[in-house]
Amino acid sequence: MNSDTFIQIDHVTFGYDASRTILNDVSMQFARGKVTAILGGSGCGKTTLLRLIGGVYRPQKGRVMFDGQEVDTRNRDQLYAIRRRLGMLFQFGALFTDLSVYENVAFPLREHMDLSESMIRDIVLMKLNAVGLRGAAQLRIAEVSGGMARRIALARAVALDPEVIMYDEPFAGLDPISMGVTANLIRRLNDTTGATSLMVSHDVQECFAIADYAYLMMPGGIVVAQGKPEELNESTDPQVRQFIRGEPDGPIKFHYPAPPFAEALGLPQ
Ligand SMILES: Nc1ncnc2c1ncn2[C@@H]1O[C@H](COP(=O)(O)OP(=O)(O)OP(=O)(O)O)[C@@H](O)[C@H]1O
Repeated sequence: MNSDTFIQIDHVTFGYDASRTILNDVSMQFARGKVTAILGGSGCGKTTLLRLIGGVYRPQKGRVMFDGQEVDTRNRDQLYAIRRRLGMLFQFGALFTDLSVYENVAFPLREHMDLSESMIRDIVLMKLNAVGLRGAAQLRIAEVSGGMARRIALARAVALDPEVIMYDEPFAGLDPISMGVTANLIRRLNDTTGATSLMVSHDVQECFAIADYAYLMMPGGIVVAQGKPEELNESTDPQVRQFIRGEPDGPIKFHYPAPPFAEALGLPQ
């Protein structure tokens, strides 16, 4: 393993049950201090991969290495220590709607640390300042826009200064301006904190604008391409080109495998 590798996925095969393989011999490396994107269409196992890194599930084959240690789902102390080093931005933010912006960011600090109110206040305002929302601290979550909510979730994800930040679909449901703002923030937070960032997404261009490296996954949980964004942009592989350009026609099929329509309708064929 390269010493610059913070997280390594080493020939991982995983299924939630024996009937279906979700990840199929997946190998990836996430470099320290870099932003890596995991791209792929819906259902190809991207979120599952994040769950394996967080030790929620164990691979049936292969292993997940976190800073040189194999993630062992049976070792509770190790898992707690790893999760303490991980910040996670969930799909759609998952903020506490009954708490203020300030209290949402303060929440992990109150849960995991024993800090005075004035320390909490300093950290919360610093994190909110980093996402440009210090002035919104006292608003209720119901009063903020979708783009602001994502930034608040980002401030909360970095409240404990994690070494690794995992973003699950950070651009989902955002308008183009909020997408750009969020992308720049992810890059900036990565660079100012020195964290290692992983983003799972199907928004190719947003990811390419800020990622140092990207993996492309396809249905069946396989990695079909990897490289720097500029390398992937120049790929001549038809699957890669179709995904990157969002073209409807190509080797990636729109339809989930099904018998002929006529047969399903009971029509003569
Ligand atoms: N807890 C679970 N139990 C059983 N099957 C699951 C579970 N979670 C996800 N799956 C299945 O695993 C497959 C991969 O899901 P996953 O969420 O990892 O994909 P994804 O690439 O993140 O997709 P999306 O972008 O739509 O979230 C899907 O077919 C999903 O139905």
